[in-house]
Amino acid sequence: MAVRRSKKKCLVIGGCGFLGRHLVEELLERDYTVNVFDMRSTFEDEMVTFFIGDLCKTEDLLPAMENVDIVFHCASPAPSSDNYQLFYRVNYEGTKSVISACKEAGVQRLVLTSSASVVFEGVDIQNGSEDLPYASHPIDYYTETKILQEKEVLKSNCEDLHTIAVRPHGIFGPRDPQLVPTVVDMARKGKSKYIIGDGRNLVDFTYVKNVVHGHILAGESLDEGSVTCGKAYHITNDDPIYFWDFLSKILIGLGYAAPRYKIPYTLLFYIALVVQFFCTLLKPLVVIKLTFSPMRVALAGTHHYYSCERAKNDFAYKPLVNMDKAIDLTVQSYAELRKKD
Ligand SMILES: NC(=O)C1=CN([C@@H]2O[C@H](COP(=O)(O)OP(=O)(O)OC[C@H]3O[C@@H](n4cnc5c(N)ncnc54)[C@H](O)[C@@H]3O)[C@@H](O)[C@H]2O)C=CC1
Ligand SMILES: CC(C)CCC[C@@H](C)[C@H]1CC[C@H]2C3=C(CC[C@]12C)[C@@]1(C)CCC(=O)C[C@@H]1CC3
Repeated sequence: MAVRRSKKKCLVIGGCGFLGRHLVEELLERDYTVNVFDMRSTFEDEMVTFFIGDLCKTEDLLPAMENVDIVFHCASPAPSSDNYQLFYRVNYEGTKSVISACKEAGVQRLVLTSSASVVFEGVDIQNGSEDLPYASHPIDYYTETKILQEKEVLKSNCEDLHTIAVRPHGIFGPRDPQLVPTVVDMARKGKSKYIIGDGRNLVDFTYVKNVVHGHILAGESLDEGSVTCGKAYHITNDDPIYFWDFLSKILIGLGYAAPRYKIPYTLLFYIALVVQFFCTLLKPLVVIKLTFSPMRVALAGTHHYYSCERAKNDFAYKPLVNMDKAIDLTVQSYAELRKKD
């Protein structure tokens, strides 16, 4: 008689990262058995089996996929990196390795962490649905390879492997290495006094626990014949907020002054483009990390918020933590970044 496993087993690729680790914690809470695959190790947990390797190598991935029911693929190089080769290798070629490894290991469900930015071209998006076309001029290499990656995962959906892409936007929460630390760094350097544009652009910022909840529901939805197979889903807080109100709440919560002085969006965007051009010319001599990259200026000065109706309808998604509570929990978790008197 075949032995029936009672607990579902999953693999989190990128499970040592910000989102991945929150996902691991929630999967354990919900009684899943969890494997983690990452190229680095950032925490220990006796309930988790860790595999260290490079996701671009199928042979590294296979041992981690043994008897796995659901693979969550949430690994990527940091969006702030400017290295096209790295993005292409990891996000595109690496994702193809993940797909072949899933097929070889007999995994039936694959959930990709994509990004709502795959449709963003630097111009306003208001309540955008998943039917918007992919950006024909993506704003950076990161986004360009997230598009290639998502297309590959969705087209590989078949009878043996059910796939889905979750598109979060602006993830924040405890242990995020990107959003809050960057904003505080700017404040400490005196660069957070300015508002780009009129300050009335609405944006989705999504609390990490809501993103995790969306991923788990997406994975659970992938039954044979489910409408969700081969589709992309926005996962947001379902509560767009003025970009500059969000940043101000984080800054004030941590004891810093809120931005006050308005700079015209278009002016700053073109300045950022020119500065980026000169940085590219100087790259062989010196590497300069831009605070106001054209991508960040575009994200800070335009509307970009998305509808999550499809996720609500198809797998009963609803955010678990509201915006005020999410900001509060985030601010409390960054005691070390609080302004010292
Ligand atoms: N942070 C955000 O606001 C958003 C993130 N996303 C997506 O969410 C996912 C997770 O992002 P974060 O947790 O913020 O990033 P993170 O940088 O904290 O985690 C990514 C993890 O991937 C691992 N990794 C990278 N290359 C690897 C390789 N070749 N082999 C094995 N592991 C590798 C890293 O070691 C890291 O632990 C990414 O796919 C990202 O594109 C999507 C929308 C918004
Ligand atoms: C120039 C400053 C005013 C902006 C500082 C805040 C930024 C660090 C963040 C604001 C929106 C964020 C964001 C991302 C990264 C961090 C921000 C630019 C992503 C690019 C991360 C990866 C994605 O898939 C999309 C995100 C959109 C929002």
